[in-house]
Amino acid sequence: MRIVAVANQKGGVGKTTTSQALTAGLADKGYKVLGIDLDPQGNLSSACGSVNYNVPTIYELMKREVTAEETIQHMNGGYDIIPSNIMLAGAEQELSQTGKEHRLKEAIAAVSDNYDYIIVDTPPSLGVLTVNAFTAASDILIPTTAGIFATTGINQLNETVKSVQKYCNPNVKITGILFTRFNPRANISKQIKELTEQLSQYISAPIYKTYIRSAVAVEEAQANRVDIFDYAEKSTVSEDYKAFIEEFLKGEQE
Ligand SMILES: Nc1ncnc2c1ncn2[C@@H]1O[C@H](COP(=O)(O)OP(=O)(O)OP(=O)(O)O)[C@@H](O)[C@H]1O
Repeated sequence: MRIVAVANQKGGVGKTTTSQALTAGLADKGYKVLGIDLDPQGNLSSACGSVNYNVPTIYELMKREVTAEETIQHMNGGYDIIPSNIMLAGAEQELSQTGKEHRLKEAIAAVSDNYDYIIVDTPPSLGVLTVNAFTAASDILIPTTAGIFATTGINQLNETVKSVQKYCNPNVKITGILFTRFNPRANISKQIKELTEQLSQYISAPIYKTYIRSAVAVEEAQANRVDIFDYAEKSTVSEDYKAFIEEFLKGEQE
């Protein structure tokens, strides 16, 4: 069983899109998958379609008001989801007691053996929610776009990972960096080379060979509340995410 935290404190780099593709794509391959929306914005929950918001969410679970079973919802795509709640935005203040970093890990302990993969979508910050995801995780997957602003932040992200390894979870590791939202008309190999060089100044982590191209199908799929494979199986983005999942499963990243 692997618990994968999809993280980058920069917004809009494809965390939710990657979390959903990984959750749906691994389920399509027959794995038992749970997606956890740990982002108060709730984009993963809404992108998954038929989520019921009248039942307890990750917020009540993090506050120890309910059990994990009470928050899990079965989706049409053959995977499970624990949806988010905007109330989670107050978690930073509300989870102030000792051990607050371990809330998610404790909360899902009773159900984690029911799954092959648990995918955690995190908010665009390095606050208590992301630290909870890192504390529960076996793997951290970092999606990033091109551009110096995207790469400089990775240094800070790396420092947070090191701190979690030291104080909360010695076993967690950065499983890889995934380049997303590439303009398919640009010279991609040149961009990849530049991005890899920029990143190497800040972090020594594996980089996936597969990169995800940009395509309107992503926003259309999210607006239609279906995953990218169901919305446009033959699109470039579906192909890219399928190739990424193969690479992820083989653990062949460099
Ligand atoms: N490969 C892609 N091609 C085109 N659009 C994309 C792609 N990946 C993501 N997007 C779009 O970019 C926006 C941001 O993506 P996403 O929500 O996945 O990022 P995020 O890192 O989770 O954002 P946030 O930090 O706000 O949670 C969304 O509107 C999404 O539809």
